[in-house]
Amino acid sequence: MLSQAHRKGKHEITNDGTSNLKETSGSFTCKCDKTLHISSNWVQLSKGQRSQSAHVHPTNVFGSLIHLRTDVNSVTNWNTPLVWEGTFDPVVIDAIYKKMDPRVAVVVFAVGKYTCFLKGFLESGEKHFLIDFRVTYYIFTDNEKDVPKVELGKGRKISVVTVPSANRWQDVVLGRMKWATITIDKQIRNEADYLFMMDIDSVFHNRFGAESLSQLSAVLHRGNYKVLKTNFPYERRAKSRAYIPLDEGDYYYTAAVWGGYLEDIFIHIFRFMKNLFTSYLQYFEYLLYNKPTKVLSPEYLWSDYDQIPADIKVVRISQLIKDYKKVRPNGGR
Ligand SMILES: CC(=O)N[C@H]1[C@@H](OP(=O)(O)OP(=O)(O)OC[C@H]2O[C@@H](n3ccc(=O)[nH]c3=O)[C@H](O)[C@@H]2O)O[C@H](CO)[C@H](O)[C@@H]1O
Ligand SMILES: [Mn+2]
Repeated sequence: MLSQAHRKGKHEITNDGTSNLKETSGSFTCKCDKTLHISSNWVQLSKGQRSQSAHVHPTNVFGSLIHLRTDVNSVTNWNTPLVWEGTFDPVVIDAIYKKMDPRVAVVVFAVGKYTCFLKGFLESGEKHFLIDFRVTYYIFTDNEKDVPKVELGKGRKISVVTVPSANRWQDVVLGRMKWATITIDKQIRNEADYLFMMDIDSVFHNRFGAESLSQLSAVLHRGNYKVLKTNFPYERRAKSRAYIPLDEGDYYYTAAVWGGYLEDIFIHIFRFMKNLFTSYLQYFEYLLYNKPTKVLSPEYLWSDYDQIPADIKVVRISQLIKDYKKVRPNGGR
């Protein structure tokens, strides 16, 4: 059963359903000097692979399962994938991305007492995060000694980046963009194709795989994904720099997990917006006018503080409950 796009051949087949030029042209050039053709032949591959499993599910050109999940939207109103468990075939998706064998950088900060979160984050990441892909965790810390020795899978690395200590947690949270920009430019740009920025105070519980990769990926905030957009807690004062009019704004995203093509987000986000997240609201503004090419459901960042509702079939990462007074240098929130 071939869809319309299949019949038309490779030109409409993208590796992740984005409308990005690099991908719609059917090829993708990695910094690793390989040009990878994402063409209809992956359908062959996926057929072979899936025939080994007991359940064969029909998938569309994006590797999405066709008949499952009618309780959630699996596409945004600007036609990019909205990723939920049960809307993609993990085997197909992995096979598509494995062809380009991308190098993925994960940038995390562990300054001051936040080094206590490293072990849980890294150990669980090694069980669930982009397994069988090339991953480097860039750990920005003021305390290299406290970076735990964690057993890493093949092709996976840890790279420690030293940053100054901070007296105020605000300086770390806001300083992340500035410090990351310097090291991305100096080092990471030569070492990775995709980059994720993540909070460290969280643990992986289930697959967080290649379905998360795209030009610009953002995660729906668990607290607002069922809320009408007129009720999003955006800046509504018209005079504010971060003002978003009532009829605008697609989704309310979290700033604790996001990512994309390294070069692209370096040029558009890091290099020109070193202080993007000085205001969380500027992040929304950016995503409003530069729409994500992949939206990830709140499965991609849940929280141990919250009950798990019926539409969340899988929690992939969850934010830990923490004692803010204990872990932050100046306490408080
Ligand atoms: C899940 C979520 O909505 N996260 C947001 C929320 O997180 P949180 O309240 O969870 O913020 P947080 O304490 O996790 O701080 C964000 C991150 O900064 C780093 N860090 C922070 C303080 C410090 O002393 N040392 C250190 O390394 C660490 O990587 C941490 O994960 O609010 C923050 C600002 O208040 C940021 O907007 C976070 O993205
Ligand atoms: Mn956090």
